[in-house]
Formats: sequence, C-alpha cells, structure tokens
Amino acid sequence: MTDKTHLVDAVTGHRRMRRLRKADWQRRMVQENRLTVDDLIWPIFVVPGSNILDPIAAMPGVYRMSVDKAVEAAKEAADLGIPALATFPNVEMALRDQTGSEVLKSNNLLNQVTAAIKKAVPNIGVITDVALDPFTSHGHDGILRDGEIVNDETVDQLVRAAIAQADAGSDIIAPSDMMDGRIGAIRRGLDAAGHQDVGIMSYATKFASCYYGPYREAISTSGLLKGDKKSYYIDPANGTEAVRDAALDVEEGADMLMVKPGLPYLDICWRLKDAFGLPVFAYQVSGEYSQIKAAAANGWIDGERAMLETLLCFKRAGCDGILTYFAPEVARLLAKQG
Ligand SMILES: NCC(=O)CCC(=O)O
Repeated sequence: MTDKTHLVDAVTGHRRMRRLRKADWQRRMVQENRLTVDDLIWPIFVVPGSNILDPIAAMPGVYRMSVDKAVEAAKEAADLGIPALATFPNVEMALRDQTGSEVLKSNNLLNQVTAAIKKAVPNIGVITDVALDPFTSHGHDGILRDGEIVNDETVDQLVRAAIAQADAGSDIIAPSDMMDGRIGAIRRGLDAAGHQDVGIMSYATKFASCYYGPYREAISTSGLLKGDKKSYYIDPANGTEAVRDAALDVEEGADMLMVKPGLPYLDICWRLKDAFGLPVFAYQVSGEYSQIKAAAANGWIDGERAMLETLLCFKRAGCDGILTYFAPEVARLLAKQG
C-alpha cells in the first residue's frame, strides 16, 4: 500500500480533475473565461494647455494629458480596438469653488476633451463622469453646506452637468457621486433635452475605500478634501446594502452598473450580475493599479501576469468589462499575442 495513486483512486473513483489540466491544448479547450480588448475601458486624465504629458508619480505609466494629447491617445486606443474611454479632468484651482459651478459650463475642460475626441475619433465611445469633486474647492462630490453634502440640490446640479456633457458629445453618462435619486433625475433630464440615446453607466456601488488615493493625486483633490466621503459612499462592510443601492439605480433607469473599487469587491460584481442581469463593469481603481506597479517595480511580483490575472478574474466574477489604467498596456499585449 505504498502506491499513493492507488489510494487516491480508491477514494475519487473515476473523477480526476487533472485530466483537464494536463496540457496547454487541453487547458485552452476548457478555459471558461477570456480577456479580450472589447472588455477594456481606458480612464484618462486631462489638463488644460497643449502638448502636455505630465506623469503621475503614484501611477507609473499614467499621464495627465492636454486635450491634443488626449485626442492622440483616443486614436491609439481606437487603433488598438479599445471600445471606450472614460475622461477625468484636472481642473485649474482658480476655477474650483464651493458648489463646483464650473461643471455647468459647456466649454469646461471635460466638455472640451469630449468634443475634441468625438470630432477626431468618432468611432470610440466617450464615457463622462458626473460628480462635482474635480470642480469643488473642497474635493467632495456634492455641494457642501454647513458641513453636510446636500443631496437634492447636488442632484439638480448633476442633471444640468449631464446635459452639458451629452451636448458636448458624451455617449455614456457615468454618475459617480452616490447621491440618492440621481439616476432617475439624470435620465429624465437627458430625455427632456433630446438625449434619449445617451446611456447611463451608474457607479451603482461605490465604496468608501482607501484605494482612490493615487486618483486624488491625479486630479489634485487630495490636498483639498476635508473629512471623508462616508456619508455618501458605501461602507466596505456592506454587501446587501450595495445590492439595494444598485436595485434603486436599475429601477431609476440605469443601463449599466459599475462596482468600484474592483478586486476587493468581486463578490459585489457577482451579486449584481446575478440579481439584475444588466451589464456590469468593475473599476480597477488607481490604488489597485499602483499596488501592482509598485510590487512589480520592486521585483516582488510579475507585473504583467498580475495585470492579466486580475483582469481575467473580473470576467470570472461576472463582469462585462473593466475600467482599468492598464487598458493600453494590456491591449498592446493582447494584440501581440494575436
Ligand atoms: N470617479 C472616478 C474615480 O473616483 C476613480 C477612482 C480611482 O481610480 O481611484
């Protein structure tokens, strides 16, 4: 009885899982999920000026780009087959105020870059974030009054911002502010303004996470933010509350749902897909990106493999796509692999 194989066989009978793992050709035959370029949405950062590619220290390989450079990036993304970009502005400090009023301007930085990309590269989708944080002097996503983020007044402002974004050519509005009732209000506002075909990708479950740190550096809000966002983002401890929040967005007319951050919240991706069947996207946020880049730079992890594995795992968790700063890097790699 020294033959271990015999002992194992006696227990498992005819079931041997390793038969399906024995060779590359066999593994490829049974692979359940695949990452393709169609799964990628590339978030980009935009700054005023021209010919600017400003590296973001905490996000190696990611740049703040002027509008002309963002247009070049959009062309590259379209050539690589990336379906859509998500744009985030780093607004001049002098234009930020208590209510984020710059968000309403038809020619603000965000609307400028949308119009420029849609003109030069009409076949790439542009997703625009609706929230006040890049535009407020306090870094909160809503209007701050007497220490409170006031919900309904913020929603009115967001509806007008969404219409201005759609007027500029945005294909998909992505409200990331977590105010109550904003999806329904934005849907009604867009429809009334003749933008029935502009979709809504709701940041349905945005958690009060530490992983947004590098993003706040990228859009220069980290030094401004007073307090935290726990009165409107979801507690990382709460899964059922997240599903209830997403249910409201579905009822109010969201076309697509997003989970943010990504990797620590794969259970939420799965629960939303299972509960609603709508397209679900994960946002692999800045801290997740930086974590992989930093470990790879130290030689502690294989960065390329970590990038591919994390993105594939979003697919396994039920996601239809991923917003990721890795998008151009992974698209180039996938193109090379054929
Ligand atoms: N509203 C967009 C974000 O908050 C992005 C967060 C990140 O990448 O950390």
